[in-house]
Amino acid sequence: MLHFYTKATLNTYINTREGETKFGEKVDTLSSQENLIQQLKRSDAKYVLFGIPEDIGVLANRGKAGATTAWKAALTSLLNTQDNAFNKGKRMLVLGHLDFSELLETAKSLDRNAVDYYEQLGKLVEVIDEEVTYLLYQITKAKKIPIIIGGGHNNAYGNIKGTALGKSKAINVVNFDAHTDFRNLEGRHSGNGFSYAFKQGFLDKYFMFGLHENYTSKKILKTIELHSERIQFNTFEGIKIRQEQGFYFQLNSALTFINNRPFGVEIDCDAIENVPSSAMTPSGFSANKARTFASFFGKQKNAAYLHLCEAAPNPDDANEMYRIGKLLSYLITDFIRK
Ligand SMILES: N=CN[C@@H](CCC(=O)O)C(=O)O
Repeated sequence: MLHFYTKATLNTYINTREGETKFGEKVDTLSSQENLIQQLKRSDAKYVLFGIPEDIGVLANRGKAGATTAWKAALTSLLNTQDNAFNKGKRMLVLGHLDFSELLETAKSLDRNAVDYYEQLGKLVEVIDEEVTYLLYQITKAKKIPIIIGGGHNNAYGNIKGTALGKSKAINVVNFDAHTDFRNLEGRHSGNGFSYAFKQGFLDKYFMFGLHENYTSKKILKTIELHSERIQFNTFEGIKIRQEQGFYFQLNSALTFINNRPFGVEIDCDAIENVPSSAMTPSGFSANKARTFASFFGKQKNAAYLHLCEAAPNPDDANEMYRIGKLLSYLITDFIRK
């Protein structure tokens, strides 16, 4: 269910300062969620931001829980950035978050030793898929660009399907990620959002940027090879360790591959060094490289959405919440900056 935010909701997050205007003071909000598409159409904002605080897809992928916390961290930081000539809050509407608290409770209450534990989690992920798809559909139909803060990478599926339905055609995707998330169609989880979207015809071309060679199975590499006209990738090791490929050259190659139609921009925070996530890594792209990626693709006419996922800051660690919130907020503002 969509939990929409009013101006009053946002005000609880903003620390105002005399003589300054914060980004959050300028963003647009809705006054109700009736006729969402019509209301969104009436807004002057180009981007629509919302959160998906859930980690059921990560659990279903046998990962480490925690991705529910990124949304609050990101929102707090973003609303408190400066509104100025570089950053214009009025270009964004903050919608709210998809509330999956009941599903999260259900997931918690499942018996981990039951033979069908993962199957049951997969069914819960399908419920999330439906809601994410419908919201993406509505925002896309209103001709706005969604910015989604996850949550697990399972939500790529709903992003792709909803955008494709909203545009009445399959879309492409570029994914900044250590993993393909092209695992078997074995029940929904955070590791197969792209394979499901591909199989069902919502995803046309898929570019994976910066895969980690240690974490891509032989089987998946074979599948990618089979579909080489529609699926391509480069690796983190090729770019940053062996330095065979330049970062900027690779950004342009990825763009050339996907730019023939609207494309989604996915950033899995487990590709960024030392960001708390299910698959946290001590070796990965820097925060600044991720920012360059967000900025580069955000400027493209065909960019259809931005999804930042898998960050899992510890809610009891104020410094970590602050640091990750700030990182997500940089990525959002880089993406929307002209
Ligand atoms: N979205 C993440 N997908 C990774 C998860 C890795 C992990 O959690 O350890 C994958 O399935 O490979």
